[in-house]
Amino acid sequence: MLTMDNIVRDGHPSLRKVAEEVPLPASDEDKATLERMLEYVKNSQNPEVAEKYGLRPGIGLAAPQIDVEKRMIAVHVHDEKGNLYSYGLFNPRIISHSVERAYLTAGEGCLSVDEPYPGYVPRYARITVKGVSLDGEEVKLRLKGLPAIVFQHEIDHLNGVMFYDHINKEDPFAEIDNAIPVDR
Ligand SMILES: CC(C)(C)[C@H](NC(=O)Nc1cc(F)cc(F)c1)C(=O)N(CC(=O)NO)CC1CCCC1
Ligand SMILES: [Zn+2]
Repeated sequence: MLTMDNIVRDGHPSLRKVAEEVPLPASDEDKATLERMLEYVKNSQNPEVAEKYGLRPGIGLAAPQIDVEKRMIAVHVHDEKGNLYSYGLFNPRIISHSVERAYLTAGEGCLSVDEPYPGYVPRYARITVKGVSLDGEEVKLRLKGLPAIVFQHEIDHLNGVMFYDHINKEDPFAEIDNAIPVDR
């Protein structure tokens, strides 16, 4: 199983590279990697397991964070209505998005970043994501709220983009125009 020891930290070159498309149908190795990523995110949200293995509770993980430069992400997050979004996706891509933006009022962090970078991270408020699931099915997701933010954060990792790249350097908490605040 994956632990925090497998997660590379800020400064590691993998986090600044553009990850490669995964050849489909996925190889057994790529499937095993994506399954381990999804298992990490689930395990990390289980208090007993997280405590036992020192896992930082995560709601998403991208393959470059475990030093695998391939376009794979795992997300396990509930939206504000309590609906669960649990996906391992190969080659996820945003095929459309709202003009309106959104941001987490608490700001963002990252499993690969140990120090805080305070500030609002502007994201699209609504996105449509396409990708291929672990069982080889084409998946099309229409997302808003926290799930939309997580998918954008993870897809950024596939393009070597870190959340703090988006923060206003002059005024980290400057109001973002045409944006809705998303509370934790
Ligand atoms: C880095 C960490 C703080 C652990 C972050 N968790 C998180 O934001 N939890 C959370 C947020 C809420 F809004 C409501 C709630 F119930 C729990 C996280 O897992 N990630 C995943 C990551 O680093 N992926 O690469 C960072 C998040 C920042 C915005 C989306 C993902
Ligand atoms: Zn991250």
